[in-house]
Amino acid sequence: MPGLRRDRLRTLLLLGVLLAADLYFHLGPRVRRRLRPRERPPGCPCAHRAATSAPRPAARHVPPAEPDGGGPGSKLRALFAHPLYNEPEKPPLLGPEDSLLAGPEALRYYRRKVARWNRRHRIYKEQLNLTSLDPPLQLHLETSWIQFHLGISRHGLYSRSSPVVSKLLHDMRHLPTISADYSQDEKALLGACDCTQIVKPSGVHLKLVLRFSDFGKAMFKPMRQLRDEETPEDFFYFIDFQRHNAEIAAFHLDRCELGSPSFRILDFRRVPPTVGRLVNVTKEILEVTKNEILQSVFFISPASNVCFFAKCPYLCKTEYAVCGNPHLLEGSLSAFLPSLNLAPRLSVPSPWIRSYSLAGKEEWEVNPLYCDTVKQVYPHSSSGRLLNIIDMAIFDFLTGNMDRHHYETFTKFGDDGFLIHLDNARGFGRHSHDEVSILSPLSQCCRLS
Ligand SMILES: Nc1ncnc2c1ncn2[C@@H]1O[C@H](COP(=O)(O)OP(=O)(O)OP(=O)(O)O)[C@@H](O)[C@H]1O
Ligand SMILES: [Mn+2]
Repeated sequence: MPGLRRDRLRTLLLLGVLLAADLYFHLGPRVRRRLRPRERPPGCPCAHRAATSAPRPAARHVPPAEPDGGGPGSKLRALFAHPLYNEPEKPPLLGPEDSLLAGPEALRYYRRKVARWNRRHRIYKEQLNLTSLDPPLQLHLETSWIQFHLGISRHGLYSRSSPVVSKLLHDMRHLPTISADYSQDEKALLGACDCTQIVKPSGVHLKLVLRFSDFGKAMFKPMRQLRDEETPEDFFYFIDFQRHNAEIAAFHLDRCELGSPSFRILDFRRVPPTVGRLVNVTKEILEVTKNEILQSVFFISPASNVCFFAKCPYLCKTEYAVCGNPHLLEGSLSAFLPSLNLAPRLSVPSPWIRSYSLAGKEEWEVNPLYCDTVKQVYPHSSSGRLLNIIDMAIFDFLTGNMDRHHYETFTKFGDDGFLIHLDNARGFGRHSHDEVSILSPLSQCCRLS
C-alpha cells in the first residue's frame, strides 16, 4: 500500500510539473501577449512616426525596447548602449554658409514666381474665355514647402527634430493641385520616343510635376504594378519597373530610427520627403494642366477608366499607359528641392555605374583594385565624397537598388557635401535576394564614415 501511495504521489508530482511547464512556456506567453497594451504597431515604427505631427525630440538617450527579448546581459542591449548609437545631432549650424538658401533672396525669388504664375494664369483663363472667381495665389512664408527649403543645411535635407517634415507630408497628401506638367528631363527628350532603346524609352518613366494650392511642387510617380509585385527573375535592373512604394519606403529607411529615438539605423535624411496619395487623374491632372501635349495623351480605356501616356502616345507600346480606377490613381509624391536657379546641383556619374546594355562589363566589376583608380581622380579624390558614396552604397544595398547611375550634390556644400539620395524607384524589387555587388564601393575601398 505505501508503495502504491508513493507511485500516486510521483504521478501527481509529474503532472504538476508538466502543468507548471505548460503554464510557464505556453499559456503564459499567450496571455501576456494578449494583455500587452498595443503601444507600438508592428512593422517599421517610422511609418507610425510619419503620421504624427508631434515634433521629434533630438538625440535622447532612451534605452531601446528589448528587441531580442534579452535582459540586462543582452548583446543587442549592449550594442545599443554603444556611443556610436547615441551620437548627438551634428554641431549646431553656425552661419549662412551652412544653410543652402539665403532666406531673403529665396523669398524674393518665390514671390516673383508666384506673381508670374498669377499673371500667366489670368491670361490663360482670358484666352479660353474662362471666368472663375479664384483669387490670385498668395505666398505664405510659414507654408511647409518654404520652411522645408529654408531648413536644408550641410547636414542634410532636414534636421532630426524638424516638425516641418510631417506637415509637408500632410500637405502633399491633401492639398488640391493647381497645375500638372511633365518633368524637365522628360521635356528635354522633346517627345522623342525611340521604342528600340531599352535604357530610357520615354513613356516607361512616366512621372509628372504637380503643383499644389500653396505653390509647393512634388514629383509624382504613378503606381505601375501591384504594391507587392516582385521584379521578374529574368528582368535586368534597367528594364525593371519603377515602384512608387519603393520611393516612399526609401524615404523612411533613409531617416529611420528603430523602436526608439536613440537607436538610429541610417539617419541620413538625404531623401526628399515622400508620401503616397490617391490622385484623381481627371480633376487633379487633366483639368489643371495647361500642357496641351499632356491633355492630348488622356483617353478612356475599354474598362471605362481614365488613362494617360507619357509624351509619345501610340508610338510606344500601349501597356506604358497608367489608368485611374476610374479616376483615382495611387502614386508617390516627392517634395521638390529648391529651384536650380537658387541652389545649383551637380549631377555626377557614379564611378560604380553599371553597364546599361546587354554586353560588356564595367571596370569595377573586373578590377579588384578599382578603388585606387577612383581615389586618384577628382572629385572622388576628396575623402568626404568617397565616404558619401559608400554611405549611399549601403543605403542602396538595403533597398536593393541597382540603378544608381548618377548622384546629385548641392554645389554650395562643396566636394564633401552630402549626396542627395534621389530616385529610389528601382529599390525593393526582390524581398529575398541580397545583391552584394551593390556594396562594391565599400568592399573595394574598405572605408566607412
Ligand atoms: N524631388 C525632386 N526635386 C527636384 N528635382 C527632382 C526631384 N526628383 C527628381 N528630380 C529631378 O528629376 C530628375 C529625374 O528624376 P528621377 O531620377 O527620379 O526619374 P527617372 O525617371 O528615374 O530618371 P532616370 O531615368 O534619369 O533615372 C532627377 O535627376 C532630378 O534632377
Ligand atoms: Mn531612375
